[in-house]
Amino acid sequence: MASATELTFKDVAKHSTKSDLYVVIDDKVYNLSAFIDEHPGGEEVMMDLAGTDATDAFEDVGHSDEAREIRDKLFVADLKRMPGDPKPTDHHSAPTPVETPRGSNTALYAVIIIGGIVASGVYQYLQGQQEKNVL
Ligand code: HEM
Repeated sequence: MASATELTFKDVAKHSTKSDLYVVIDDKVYNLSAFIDEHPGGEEVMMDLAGTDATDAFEDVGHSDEAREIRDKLFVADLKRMPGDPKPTDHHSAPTPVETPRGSNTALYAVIIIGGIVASGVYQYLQGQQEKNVL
């Protein structure tokens, strides 16, 4: 049995009605019942997530600091993840940089530079030939 300050996903799932509405955000459990009628985003979005992990939805909206302060006041308990529960989504770490294929870029620049040198060499050679022909 989970202690008073720790709830499992199974416990949270039991609170999925408008007057008893828990969600999980960042591994913390919040009771949204008192706020649902005032939510600027409407009650439907909250009802859809009742009793589940709302972290992605909450973060995707880009809630303000004020929204986060309201959320913190609705804190009920920490989430206790059990084996088999989905892994937490981490919204705090910097996004993974998109890997650029450096190797192929360098090769491309090399081809352009070498191509340019060869072309200018050929041009100068031809100019020389032309001058010879004129003389
Ligand atoms: C602890 C839970 C939540 C709190 C305290 C909260 C609070 C707020 C607040 C204060 C706003 C006004 C804009 C802002 O200050 O960012 C807002 C907007 C909004 N919220 Fe939430 N929210 C919560 C959860 C959610 C969830 C789970 C969703 C699901 C998608 C959601 C969807 C939205 C949307 C769509 C808006 C934009 C409304 C608009 O600008 O028309 N919110 N929320």
